[in-house]
Amino acid sequence: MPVTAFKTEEKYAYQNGFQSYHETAAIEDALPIGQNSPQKPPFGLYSEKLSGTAFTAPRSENLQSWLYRIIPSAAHSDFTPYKSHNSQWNENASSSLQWIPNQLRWDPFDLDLEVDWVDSLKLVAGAGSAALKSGLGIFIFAAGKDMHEHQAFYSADGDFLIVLQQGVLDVQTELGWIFVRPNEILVIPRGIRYRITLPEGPVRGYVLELYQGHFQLPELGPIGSNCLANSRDFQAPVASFDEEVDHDWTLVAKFNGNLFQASQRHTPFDVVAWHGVYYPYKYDLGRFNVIGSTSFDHPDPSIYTVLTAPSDRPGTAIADFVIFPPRWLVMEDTFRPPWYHRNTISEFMGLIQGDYDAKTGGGFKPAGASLHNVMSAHGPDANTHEIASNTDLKPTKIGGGSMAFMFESCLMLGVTHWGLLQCQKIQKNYNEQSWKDLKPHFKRSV
Ligand SMILES: O=C(O)Cc1cc(O)ccc1O
Ligand SMILES: [Fe+2]
Repeated sequence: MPVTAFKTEEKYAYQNGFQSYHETAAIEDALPIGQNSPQKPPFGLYSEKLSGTAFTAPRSENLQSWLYRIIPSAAHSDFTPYKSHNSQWNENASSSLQWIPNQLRWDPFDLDLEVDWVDSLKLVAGAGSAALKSGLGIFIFAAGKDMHEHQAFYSADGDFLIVLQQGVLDVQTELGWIFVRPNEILVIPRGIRYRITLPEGPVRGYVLELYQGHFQLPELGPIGSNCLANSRDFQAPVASFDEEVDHDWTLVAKFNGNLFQASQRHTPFDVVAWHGVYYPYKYDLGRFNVIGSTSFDHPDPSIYTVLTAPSDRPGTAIADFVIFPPRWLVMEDTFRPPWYHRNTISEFMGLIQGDYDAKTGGGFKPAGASLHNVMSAHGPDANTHEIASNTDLKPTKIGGGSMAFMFESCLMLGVTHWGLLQCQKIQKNYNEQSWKDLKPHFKRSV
């Protein structure tokens, strides 16, 4: 595939395409031509390879990038346990999980003005093990402070899919800058170092950390070659580097659920040029092209899948990221909201803004969450059932200004002590409030 090196002085320029091969150089001619590791790379840079898959992963799955930087990443001190303000860390997350079949719902998580990105992350639920590279973790974040001017963070545990609920994120990554606005998501693959500042104040949202594999676009099957999230709407940064050399930096690493820190006397943001397919990217959820039923019945929510991380079983995901954007409902003779159901897949939901059509009785609020675990029965609350089974079925636009989302997993999700107790957001009466008032309408004779 022919590629053109991208050169720009602009901080926020992007290259478009999902897992496209990108080349970018902040200084013209900084990329070696025709080879990856010349004896002397251009401008006295070092070549460094960043592998997101095994060297021998099939070509179709192989994700790696070549970085041309001022000092190799290896030049840092030994790691020691991270000195955090947040006692959540330095306890192995997966060991604190509890598995319970209750339907769970959380009130909006509080903003926290006192902490930065690193200290804001709270594991709420998860499955599997980062050490075994299997499963996922779900975090809530709420931060009010910039990361320290000379601090960078990376996770060795997995890819971060960041769903911003409030505020904006200014993210300096090794591979360039990304500015994340409301209703956008950001994916930062395993290992990539970054620093987050908050130019417009407090931020809040959700993170899915994928311990195994990487996100892909879902297959489109009979839908054809377009729709849902289109490849060209995924945006990767262009190379951008800081030249400052002689300063102490702290590098914070998340490694099997624990945080560590190391020091180095050079900036981690010194990548002058890079090429490859392993890079951070953002996507505006407003660009999702929604497909739906134009005849009758409520289709499976898989038609709203933005990204999927497959397991070894075809069609079964370790994690799906699914959204519920504003859309027209036109189905005839149909109970239009989601059906009542029990699912072998676990469903963690969040709300970025607005309302969610299955829960009109209140209680599912922006910045809140719910968890319907494997086979935990759920569906529209009594209020929604009452309205939807009696309403006049004219074409209706739902969700104007709304965006709910779901992290689905084939794995059973455990909930952390923080999620169940410490956050103090679990609604005591979720089950009763939603389904206790469902009345029998059964009549043997009509
Ligand atoms: O439970 C939920 O609210 C999520 C959901 C939505 C939908 O349209 C169909 C199934 C489903 O699990
Ligand atoms: Fe569901």
